[in-house]
Amino acid sequence: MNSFRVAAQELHPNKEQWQAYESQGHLVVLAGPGSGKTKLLAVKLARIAEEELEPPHRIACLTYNNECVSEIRKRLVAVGVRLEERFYLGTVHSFCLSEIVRPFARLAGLRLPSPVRVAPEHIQEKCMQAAINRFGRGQDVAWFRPEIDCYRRTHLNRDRPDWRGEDSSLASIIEEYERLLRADGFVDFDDMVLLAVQILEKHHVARRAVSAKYPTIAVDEYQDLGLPLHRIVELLCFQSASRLFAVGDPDQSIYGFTGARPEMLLELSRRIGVTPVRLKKNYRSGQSILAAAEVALGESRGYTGEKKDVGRLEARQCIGGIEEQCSAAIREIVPALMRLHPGLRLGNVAILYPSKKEGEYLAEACRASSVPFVRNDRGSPYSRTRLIRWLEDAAAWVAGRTLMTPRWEDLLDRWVSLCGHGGRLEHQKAIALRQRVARFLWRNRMPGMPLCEWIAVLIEGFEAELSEMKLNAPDDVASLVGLKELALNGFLQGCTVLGFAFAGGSPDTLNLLTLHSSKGLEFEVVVMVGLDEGVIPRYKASARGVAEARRLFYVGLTRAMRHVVFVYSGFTVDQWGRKHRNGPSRFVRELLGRSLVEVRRD
Ligand SMILES: Nc1ncnc2c1ncn2[C@@H]1O[C@H](COP(=O)(O)OP(=O)(O)OP(=O)(O)O)[C@@H](O)[C@H]1O
Repeated sequence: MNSFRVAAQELHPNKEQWQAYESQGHLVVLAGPGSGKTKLLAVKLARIAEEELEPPHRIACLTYNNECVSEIRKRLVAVGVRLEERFYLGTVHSFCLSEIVRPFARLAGLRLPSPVRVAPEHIQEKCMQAAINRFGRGQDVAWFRPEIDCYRRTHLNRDRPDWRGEDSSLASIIEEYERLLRADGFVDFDDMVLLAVQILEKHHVARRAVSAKYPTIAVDEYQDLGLPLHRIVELLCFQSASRLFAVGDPDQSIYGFTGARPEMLLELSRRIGVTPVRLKKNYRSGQSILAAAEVALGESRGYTGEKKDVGRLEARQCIGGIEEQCSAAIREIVPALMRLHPGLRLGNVAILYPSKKEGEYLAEACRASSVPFVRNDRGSPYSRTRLIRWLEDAAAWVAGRTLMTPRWEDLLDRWVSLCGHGGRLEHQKAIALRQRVARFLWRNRMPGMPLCEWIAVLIEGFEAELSEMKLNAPDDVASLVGLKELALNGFLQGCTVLGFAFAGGSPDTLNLLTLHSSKGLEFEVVVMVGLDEGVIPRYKASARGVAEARRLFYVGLTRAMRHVVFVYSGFTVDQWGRKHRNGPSRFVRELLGRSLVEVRRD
């Protein structure tokens, strides 16, 4: 039997999951953490691919970032999908660039640089700083940029009076920024989506062509995707012929600062012609964790737990401050958890934290105690782009680690997809590329080979593809070059391919992640550090900021299956070294007040 049919049998006892699985037409699944949204998405898309799709039609499966793409990829591959044949799986940005902007920009009369190149981060910053200086308020890019980005993403129609009316100086800075970027021959990430909206709005031919190619458009984590994507969905699914399958949870909306609004998913679910499905069962967490999650959210959602396990929550105060919290997490808390849960492996433990600063302390503590770890935050020494994730998996294949070895076919497919930027390469070209990468992997199947040499051979063998990739995904290529440098002269000096095989995580590698990047994942045990008032929520946060911080705390807590440990100091220290004794985060205090958590002190 096809593996998706086996997985579908698991959905059968759950009435709502089954209804969604069997539904025809537009479908919006609204559901809480651990309710099986991603599982349902994978199984249903596998079914559509198998039973309904006629080549050359494809399914677009879009989501917010590369973390989520990687999670969905794993799930789809697990139910037997051959992705590259029938799917576009990627971020909304890459879909917009390769499937809408590139093919239709000329038809739409957009005057874009040719070829369309995506600006690397430093070029964006340079142009943004120049625009701010010209019209500006004297601010630094890092400080001002979130406000600019948010304005740009939430004012889609620049012909309307509110484009200038609401904040004319922001509008001028954005226009100047875009002019400078184009003059240098670039577009940026927001451009990809904004230009795609423009094209689809004004040109029904483009709408129809995209819909014809993608009769099904699936969107995961819809609540985080913002107004431009919402508009694209409206245009392709309600003003053209694509069928929508959206899943999300407004309670897990944690990217409000980028312009995302949880209301859009609710609005979508109420549209005529859309079947809304609410999933009520939680398959992930023990009962007490579920009860705490409801208190943390401050709303009763009526989710019922399917797990018999009670679950356990503890709070621990470390009076020495954030560095001590991080070192206690590694030296004491994690070892104690491993003793408490026989059979638990480090790969099933996650330490979650608010920002990269804590990631730094935790990584240091891991190194000091020789604990293997994988770190996912913006402060990681190299960024885990799609290309680097592929490299980690390729290294795992070379090293022959049975448990983590990715499927051979999937490895080849992903390389083709990376080189084809998610779109479909011409058949012969794709076959040739698969053969070349297969040859590269077999010829260099040497676990003891120095990582820098292995990367150098890859770069040399795929020079043309990588220089093409630079146009579309410059940060991917930069991450590869950066990694080679680290392997040559940096902290990965002397690292072999075998050593690197563990870099992406393994059953025996501790997971260090920001709360944001933990979204969509699950672990047996979760330790949350940095839970002090003033950090989460931030000092002087607005009402909206507090609500978003509450959802972030909720996301972290609901990653756990069996055991959660909250760690705090009860004070924070500001940049001038002053101590602020504001106690633990109000979200922890609320749980302590309801006696849902066992308390431990240093
Ligand atoms: N019908 C089912 N029977 C048994 N297990 C299920 C079922 N549906 C989902 N699960 C399991 O529940 C867990 C959570 O599922 P999944 O990750 O798909 O939830 P989710 O709704 O996407 O969660 P989140 O929003 O927190 O990311 C997974 O381990 C999954 O295998």
